[in-house]
Amino acid sequence: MSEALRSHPRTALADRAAEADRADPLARVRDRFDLDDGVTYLDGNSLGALPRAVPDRVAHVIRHEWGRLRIRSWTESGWWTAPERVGDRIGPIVGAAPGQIVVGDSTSVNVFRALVSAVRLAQQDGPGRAEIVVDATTFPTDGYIAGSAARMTGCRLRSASPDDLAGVLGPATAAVLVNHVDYRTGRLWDLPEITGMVHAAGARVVWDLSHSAGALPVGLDEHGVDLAVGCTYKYLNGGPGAPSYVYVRADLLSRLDQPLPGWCSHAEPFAMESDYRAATGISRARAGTPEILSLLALDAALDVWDGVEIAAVRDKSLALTGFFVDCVTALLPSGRVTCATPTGERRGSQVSLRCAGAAGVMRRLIDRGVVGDFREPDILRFGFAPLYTRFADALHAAEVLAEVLAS
Ligand SMILES: Cc1ncc(COP(=O)(O)O)c(C=O)c1O
Ligand SMILES: Nc1c(O)cccc1C(=O)C[C@H](N)C(=O)O
Repeated sequence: MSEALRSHPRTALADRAAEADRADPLARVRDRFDLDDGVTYLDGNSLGALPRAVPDRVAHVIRHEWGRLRIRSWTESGWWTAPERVGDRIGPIVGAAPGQIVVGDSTSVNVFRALVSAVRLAQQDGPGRAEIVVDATTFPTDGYIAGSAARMTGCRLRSASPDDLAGVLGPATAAVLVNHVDYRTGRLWDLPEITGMVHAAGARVVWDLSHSAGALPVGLDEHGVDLAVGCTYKYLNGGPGAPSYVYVRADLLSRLDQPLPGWCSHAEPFAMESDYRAATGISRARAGTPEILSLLALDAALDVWDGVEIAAVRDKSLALTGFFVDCVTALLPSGRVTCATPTGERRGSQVSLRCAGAAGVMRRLIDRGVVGDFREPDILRFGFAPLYTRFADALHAAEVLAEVLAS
């Protein structure tokens, strides 16, 4: 933390925030969300804010589509094909052409589906593939599920930091599961490079995009990713428990042998055949009846992306997180926090500060209307959802944090 920054007067930071908010090309998008000005919400990386279009859309689905049309809605309201249709709306946000993303089930279930599918693909490719490698710092659900997927497929489970993959990958590797952005530190892993390394070892890669989709460009097609999953309640604002999605690269679809082949993934679900025949296309990654209410809430939430380019979102995200770090540097009592998030391009859209007594500090911040979250063991986590967070919010959060630490 440089002395030059530490000596910035508060007014200079306020001027910077005001100028950045004035010049922000995404400023108008904030109006698409239902936000209260008394709260500085920096937890959109855990639960995204409510888009204004959602309540009326959900009310219409309940009152009209369910209430009046009832079962006719499966066809007349497009319920049956909503998982693929909403998947295609997520496509441009993560760089996937249509027909490769389907929405349904939780992220945990899709991690299982994608990882077992990846192992089976690798084993179809050739013999000797008997290891799953999982990101050592992964969000716990991915690690737990990788353990079970390994037992089920007869693989060994290895855990490695994405930094150390070069020393771990080899002819025995079947599949590698990596989080694009680390939920705790906010570190962004190099998706093109890691995907290339996994492919060079003859294995398949599964990316968990939960903390990157909607915050930065992912480029799934461009970088030749095999499979990916992600949740939709963070930067995609789908709401609590909104269904997750799975991406399967188009050229792999005809070989996809997923472990949950329910009737909705059958070639002809309503033929009700006793033998399984997989659907062609991404419908093959479905399982059972879609979660229509939450799926259509997500559909409405995705309207906030109209006219928004993900590159502009990334530019604002980097500017916001960089500005917050500058504010923290200038305003906080010296030595009270250290930044666990890498600088610049190597970060996602959050800033994590290590701080003694972090749990209590976060409780006091929330009492004062600055909502971030605490993650074990000592992390204050602040998420900057670029569609609705202002530079003034970043400054205010740092000011309140400075007051809390001084008190
Ligand atoms: C990287 C990652 N994967 C998965 C999940 C969650 O999975 P699920 O939606 O099944 O709770 C989270 C957070 O909730 C996460 O951060
Ligand atoms: N997914 C969550 C949930 O359903 C309830 C409460 C919190 C969460 C989370 O944000 C967990 C998470 N993915 C994290 O980044 O810490």
